[in-house]
Amino acid sequence: MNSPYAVELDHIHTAFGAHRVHRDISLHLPAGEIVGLVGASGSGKTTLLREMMGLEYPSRGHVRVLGEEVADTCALDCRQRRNHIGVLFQGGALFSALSVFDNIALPLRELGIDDEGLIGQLVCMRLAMVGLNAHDAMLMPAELSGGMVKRAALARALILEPELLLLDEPTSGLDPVASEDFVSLLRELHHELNFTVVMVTHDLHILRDLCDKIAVLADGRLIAFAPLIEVLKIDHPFIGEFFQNHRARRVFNAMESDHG
Ligand SMILES: Nc1ncnc2c1ncn2[C@@H]1O[C@H](COP(=O)(O)OP(=O)(O)OP(=O)(O)O)[C@@H](O)[C@H]1O
Repeated sequence: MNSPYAVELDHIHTAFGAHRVHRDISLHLPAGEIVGLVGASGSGKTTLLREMMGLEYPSRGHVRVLGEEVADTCALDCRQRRNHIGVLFQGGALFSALSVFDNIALPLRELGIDDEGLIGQLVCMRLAMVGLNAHDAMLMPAELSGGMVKRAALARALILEPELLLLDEPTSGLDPVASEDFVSLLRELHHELNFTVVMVTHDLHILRDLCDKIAVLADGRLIAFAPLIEVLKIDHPFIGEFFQNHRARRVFNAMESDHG
């Protein structure tokens, strides 16, 4: 990649029929950072992630991912680019008919790799990275706890060593302990592998503890893109509602006093 930015969005407008979701969004995400994407329900967060993956196209504007224009590439380039993007969407989205092992191995097999010894080695490495063992690998998704589903889905998202990881509500449905474990795991893996992360999340602890910057969508526009401490100072009704309610104040107070 020859750009300092993992994702570049320039003047994105997205409409579904008469429904305008994005109105002139420009956002450049530096490579190697963890960015949290926040906004009210229906503000177009998931659609923005889908546009980064090339699964959806904006009505106007440019999306560049890992230095390449998304709309301009042919199907083959698009598939090649997707090999550099790891994705973990809500619910983990493991294939229920495949074991954990086969779910994690799937992107390798889809690439045409048929050396089962190599596949076994790569899957075992990723299993160990996310804290799962050989016994877990033989289980079916229905036999896993919520935290294990997320770990298995993360292992699959990382199997091709992506430069960019897109996560949609990665801790939704997890209890606080499993959620904290998942956040620690993500922090360690990010430190080790240095990928860029774009993550839709409402989880205040993730925003506080993990994200380098927060991008906030409201009224179809990007109203903030800054470290959390700066976002908290912005005077906007959505920021007031989301970041300055009782619960949020308890989570963020310690941080604000640390920064004076
Ligand atoms: N393929 C589609 N066709 C029509 N409308 C769509 C389509 N995809 C998304 N939308 C609409 O676009 C808007 C934004 O959807 P999106 O899922 O991106 O929002 P979101 O911010 O991720 O919401 P949530 O936090 O509830 O998941 C919603 O009103 C949704 O109904």
